[in-house]
Parts: sequence; C-alpha cells; structure tokens
Amino acid sequence: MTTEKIPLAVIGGSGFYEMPGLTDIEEVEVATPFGAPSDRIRIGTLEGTRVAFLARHGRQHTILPSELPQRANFWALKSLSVERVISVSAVGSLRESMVPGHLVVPSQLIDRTWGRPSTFFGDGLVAHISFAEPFCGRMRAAALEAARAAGATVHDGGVYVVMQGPAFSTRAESELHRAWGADLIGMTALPEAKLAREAELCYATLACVTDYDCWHEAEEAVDAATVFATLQRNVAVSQEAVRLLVQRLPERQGCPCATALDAAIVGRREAVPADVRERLAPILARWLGGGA
Ligand SMILES: CSC[C@H]1O[C@H](OP(=O)(O)O)[C@H](O)[C@@H]1O
Ligand SMILES: Nc1ncnc2[nH]cnc12
Repeated sequence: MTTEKIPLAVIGGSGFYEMPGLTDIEEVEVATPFGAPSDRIRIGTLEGTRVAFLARHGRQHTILPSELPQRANFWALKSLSVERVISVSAVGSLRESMVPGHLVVPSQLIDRTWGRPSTFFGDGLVAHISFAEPFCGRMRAAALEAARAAGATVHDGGVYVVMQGPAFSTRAESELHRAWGADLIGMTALPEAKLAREAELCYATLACVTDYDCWHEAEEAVDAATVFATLQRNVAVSQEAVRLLVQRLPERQGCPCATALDAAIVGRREAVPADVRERLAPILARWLGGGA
C-alpha cells in the first residue's frame, strides 16, 4: 500500500478509454483478494495533481456490466490511496428535457441489478453503510461546476435507474422506470456507489446522455451503435469536464464519506476476524487505527 495520496481516480465508461492530458503515466497491475481489476490502472499527473485512470470495461471494452470486477476495482483504488472517484457513464434519457449530448450529475439511484457482489463485508464483520444520499455532495458540486465550465448543457440532479443488462429495456420497462420517477438509465452505477461508500471514497457520476432509451415516440429505440455514435461526438466534453474537475477538487475530503464506516460497522475492533482484517486491510486501515 502506497502512502502518497491520489486525490482523484477517474473511472472511464463506454467510449472513455483514455484520459487526455494525463502525463508521466505509470501503469500498475494491482492484485486484489477479489481478483484482477478491469484493467491496469494508469497513474499520472493531470493539472499538477496525481490522478488514477481506470477503464471500467477494460480499454478494449471486453467486460459486460454484470461481469465487472467492482470489488477488485475499488479495493485496488483504495490500496493506491485514492481519495475520490469520478465515474463517467453513458446513460439513456427517460425525460424529454435530458437531450442526447447533455451531461447530468445524478443525485439518486434505483437498483434493478441482481447477483452482483455489492459489499466488502460479511464473514464475521457486519457493516451497514448509510446510503440515503448515494453520491458525495461535495464531489457532485465540483463535477457540476466543471461540466458547466466545459461548455456542456448540464442538469443538476436526477434519478439514475441501474438495470442489469446487457440487453436494453423493453418499452414496458422503459415506461415503468419513467412512472417510478427515474430520469436516466444505465447499467453500471451500482454496486460502484455502494462499494465506494464502504471504502470511504467520495464518489459522483458524470452521466453523458446518449439516447432516449425506447420510450420516445419520435426517436428510434436505443442500440449500442447509437450510443457509441453519440459518445464519439461528445467524449471530448466529458474529458474536458474531468480536467476542469481536477482544478476544483477540495483540498481535503472533509465530508462524511471519509468516515462512513464509523457509524456503519457493528461490533468491536478486537472482534474482527484475522482473515477479514487481512483481506480488507486498505479498507479497514483508518477505522482500525481509530483515525480521522
Ligand atoms: C455501450 S451501451 C451500454 C453500456 O454503456 C454504459 O456503460 P458505462 O456506464 O460504463 O458508460 C451502460 O451502463 C452500459 O454498460
Ligand atoms: N438506454 C440505455 N439503457 C441502459 N444503459 C444505457 N447506456 C446508454 N444508454 C443506455
């Protein structure tokens, strides 16, 4: 485990496989108790700040949303002393006003995934993180400002429903999600956001609207080719937003994400089984040390 803090990690989603402007790159292969992460993690300097970049689906886009090694990804980022994560994701729009090409910084999640390992805990260590606000408020604010400064049309807030995939929704499902009050649909924000909170990392999503899913009467139903065509036209704006976000990061985490385990873990420090202590070492280090 390194001690030099990395203030920001970028998880690049569909179409976002590189971080322009990231210099002095070192590629690290991190072995984790949860297997290998999605790809080697590229650590470099962006705007004078240490930044780690991870291609969520691998740089050749070879991993399905439900196959993503999310626990390995977040364990690896934590072991590299990352403090915050900005996730960039392609999403479908469930609202007329959220137009393909716009950016959204979602504020809420609905979980429609199943069978994805979504916690680091268990095996003798019980924890229940608070998740009423699934995204870090300070990161959301910084991401919003950065996306606006990048010149995008940006929406502040929205409910992102996370579906299992890999097939897109049926029209009935799309209408159901709209009736539930969801604004966006994607396949990857969970369990990411939960694991980030368990790892005491600040986490926010910058969502790039690529299509109108399949509810819109005047638009073709989504397919992957449409998503990538929209992304190709718009990826430069999200990359610029990430660059500007680096300039706007608060100096310290300074938010409840950084101490999320204090109110979550049930039981005493001494009672944590030795194997769990070892397996979750980067995640439990602060809590076990009783530090801030
Ligand atoms: C390629 S279309 C569907 C795919 O795109 C989104 O991925 P990401 O969040 O990594 O940008 C969506 O969630 C699906 O995984
Ligand atoms: N319509 C959609 N449904 C699910 N994931 C998506 N990613 C991009 N567009 C999507």
